[in-house]
Amino acid sequence: MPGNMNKGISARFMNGAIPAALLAAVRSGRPLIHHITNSVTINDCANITICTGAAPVMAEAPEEVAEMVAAAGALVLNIGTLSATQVDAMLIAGRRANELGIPVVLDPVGVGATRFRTETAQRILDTLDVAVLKGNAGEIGVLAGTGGSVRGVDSGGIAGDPIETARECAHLTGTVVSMTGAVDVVTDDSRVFLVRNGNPAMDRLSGTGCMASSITAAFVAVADDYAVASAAALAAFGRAGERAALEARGPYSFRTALFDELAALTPDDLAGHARIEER
Ligand SMILES: Nc1ncnc2c1ncn2[C@@H]1O[C@H](COP(=O)(O)OP(=O)(O)OP(=O)(O)O)[C@@H](O)[C@H]1O
Ligand SMILES: Cc1ncsc1CCO
Ligand SMILES: [Mg+2]
Repeated sequence: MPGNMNKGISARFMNGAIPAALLAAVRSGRPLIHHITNSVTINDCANITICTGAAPVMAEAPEEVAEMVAAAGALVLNIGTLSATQVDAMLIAGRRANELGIPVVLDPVGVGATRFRTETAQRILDTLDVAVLKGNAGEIGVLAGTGGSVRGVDSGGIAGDPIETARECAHLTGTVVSMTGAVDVVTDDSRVFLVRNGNPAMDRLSGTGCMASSITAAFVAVADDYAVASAAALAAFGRAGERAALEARGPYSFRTALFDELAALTPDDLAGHARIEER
C-alpha cells in the first residue's frame, strides 16, 4: 500500500463526501430535535439547530414530553441546570424515545461537579438506551471512571490518554462517546475518529458544548451510524468555527459569526474541509 508508506505516517481520513451527504440530509429532512435542556443556552441551542438545517423544540413538562418526543427525529437530554422535575421529564421522554427507536443524545454538563449531576447522569445511562454521550474531557473522564476533573461546567482535564479514556467510557456505557476539545475524539469502542476542525475561540464562549450536542442530534436523526454522524456533526461545527474566526473581533462577534457560518456552510465546503481521521 504505497499510499500509506509516506514517511511511515499512516493516517486514514474519512472521505469528505460522507459528512457532506449527512449535512445535505439534515437540510432536506429537517428533523425535529426535542430538547430538555438548561436555561443558560436554551436559545443558542434552538438557533444553532435551525442553522444546522433542523427544527428545534424545547419541552420539559412531564405532562407533555412523551407526546412531543414521538414527533422528533432525536432527543437531547442536557443536565446543565437540572431539577428533580426535569429528571422525571428526561426519563419519561427517554423511555418513549427508546420505544420508538428515536436516538437519544446525552450531554452530561458538569457531571462530577455535584453528586446530583453524577447520580442523574448515571441513572440516565443505566435506565435509557443512549445513542451518543457528548461531553468535554473532564465529564467523559468522570463517567469513564478513569479520572476526570470538572469545576462548575468546565473540564479540568483527565488523568490518562484521551483516546483510551473515551474508549473506556464507550465500553462501560455501551454508547457512542463524543468527547470534545481542541481535537474531538469520537468512538464506539471499536472505531475511533479524531476531528481536527475548530478554533480556540469556541472554548471562550459559553454554550458551544451544548450547541455541539444539538448539532450532533440533528446529524444522528438522519443517520444509521451514530459514530460517523457524531464526527461529521463536530466537523461541520468546527468548520463553521474556523470560518467565523476569520471575521470576529472578539467573543461576541465570534458568536454571531458562528451561527451565520453554520447556516451558510455548504455540503461542498464541508466535503473539502472536514478533517476526520480514523484510527
Ligand atoms: N481549542 C479548540 N480548538 C478547536 N476547537 C475547539 C477548541 N476547544 C473547543 N473546541 C470546539 O468547541 C466545541 C465545544 O467543545 P468544548 O470542549 O469547549 O465544550 P464544553 O467545554 O463542554 O462547552 P460549554 O461551554 O458548553 O460548557 C466542540 O465542537 C469543540 O470541537
Ligand atoms: C454556564 C452554565 N451553567 C450551567 S449550564 C451552562 C452553560 C453550558 O455549559
Ligand atoms: Mg469549552
